[in-house]
Amino acid sequence: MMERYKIPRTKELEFGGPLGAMILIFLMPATVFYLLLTCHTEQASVLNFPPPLPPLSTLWSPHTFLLLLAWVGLQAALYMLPMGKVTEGIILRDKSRLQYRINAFHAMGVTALVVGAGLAAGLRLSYIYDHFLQLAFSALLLAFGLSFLLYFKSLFAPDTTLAPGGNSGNPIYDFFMGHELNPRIGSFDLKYFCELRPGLLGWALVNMAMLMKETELRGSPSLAMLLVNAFQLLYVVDALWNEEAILTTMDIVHDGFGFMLVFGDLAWVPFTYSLQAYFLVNHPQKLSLSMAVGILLLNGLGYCIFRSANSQKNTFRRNPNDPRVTGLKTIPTATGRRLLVSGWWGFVRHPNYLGDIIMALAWSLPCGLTHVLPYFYVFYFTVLLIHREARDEHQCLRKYGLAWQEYCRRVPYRIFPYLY
Ligand SMILES: NC(=O)C1=CN([C@@H]2O[C@H](COP(=O)(O)OP(=O)(O)OC[C@H]3O[C@@H](n4cnc5c(N)ncnc54)[C@H](OP(=O)(O)O)[C@@H]3O)[C@@H](O)[C@H]2O)C=CC1
Ligand SMILES: CC(C)=CCC[C@@H](C)[C@H]1CC=C2C3=C(CC[C@@]21C)[C@@]1(C)CC[C@H](O)C(C)(C)[C@@H]1CC3
Repeated sequence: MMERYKIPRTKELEFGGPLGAMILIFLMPATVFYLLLTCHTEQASVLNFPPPLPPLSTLWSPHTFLLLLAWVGLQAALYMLPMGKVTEGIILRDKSRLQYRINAFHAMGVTALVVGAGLAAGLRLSYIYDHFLQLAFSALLLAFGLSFLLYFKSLFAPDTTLAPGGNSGNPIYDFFMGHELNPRIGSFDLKYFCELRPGLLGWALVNMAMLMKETELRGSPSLAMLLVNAFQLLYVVDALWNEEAILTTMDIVHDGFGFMLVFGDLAWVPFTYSLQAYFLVNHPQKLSLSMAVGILLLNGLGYCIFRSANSQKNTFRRNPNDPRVTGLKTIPTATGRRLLVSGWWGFVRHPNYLGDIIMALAWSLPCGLTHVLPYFYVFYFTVLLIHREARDEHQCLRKYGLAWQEYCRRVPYRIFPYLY
């Protein structure tokens, strides 16, 4: 009989351990409300701290909460429909492999039809703008509720299913990082579902609602709003089209499903990633055609780097003999896997992050240079990716040892060539 693999206790704690986790549990929701409240003021100045706070009772609306549940329910129903293929995730520590349904792109198509039918029947998407704070508050409650349920469920989960990064034994830390790696109800994978569908599609829907609101206020959408919507929609569509690639990301492979990812997926992504569009509704910007073309080219550059770097690695990991990657140089590792040292992965050690950060800048530039607030995403994202890169580097050094050191010697820069 195969010996049951027990996930070891997490010894190296991230994010400053339990204290850092506790601070982030308060800081993440506080940041969402700080950004939204500041964005709603006329000056939208980050220095006006604290922004005017509404009474707590006005944030709670049963109607918006039910609407949010209906949205998540619709996405859950679409996830369960037998559309699309079923694929296997990577081999887990206990040598098992989980099955995943790949139908996020289909779900997006059906969602577009549902929203389109609603609009034809007179639905006002600008409701989302008008009730933005209440919706964010509902998402916060949902995220806390789900995180508590997940933590409770994880206490009864077999040892083999715990997350290597969220098994410290400290309840606050494990609640934040996620105690169980791939919590499921039957074949319904909660983390995989939340990572792409309600939040990412919700983000695209919020952006569209901002565009509709701007149209209601000024008669037509501005060029800046159209660019922000188009760029971010491309990013969302890309993520859904390449759904399978998410199965090898750190979030699915290493991180548990706890408050960090639950709140990140359900509240942080739809309500802070849409900040540029929210900003443009009340702070219109004039954008010349030449500036728009420059920003378009910048986004195109970022997207090309992001997509081709991610595809190169995914193709190589799925089949190292694929003709698209056989010409690339590699170094062997003791695990039997090889590391790419030419192509994008020979340029810097995280070319996909570089592309992502370039795109982040292109998403904020349409908001002009008068305010810092719409650049929040660029600052936050650079910090997130630098921190993520350090976490990944640490794990790779542990996995590949000397081979990783050799890779770092041959490819000295992490994200920004000649800088970092
Ligand atoms: N918009 C957003 O909010 C966010 C976006 N992202 C994006 O998500 C994408 C995925 O990011 P993430 O999961 O962090 O990490 P990556 O997709 O960059 O994966 C890192 C892994 O790739 C493998 N690897 C590293 N170097 C090499 C090499 N030279 N050759 C072959 N394999 C290598 C290693 O795993 P192994 O060897 O085990 O295969 C490593 O652990 C990125 O494009 C990122 O920009 C990420 C976070 C937030
Ligand atoms: C501390 C803090 C703010 C934590 C929250 C982080 C989360 C918001 C992000 C962690 C990794 C993410 C990924 C995406 C969205 C943001 C979160 C959840 C992602 C789904 C965006 C679309 C990309 O194409 C992607 C699929 C590669 C990406 C995966 C990681």
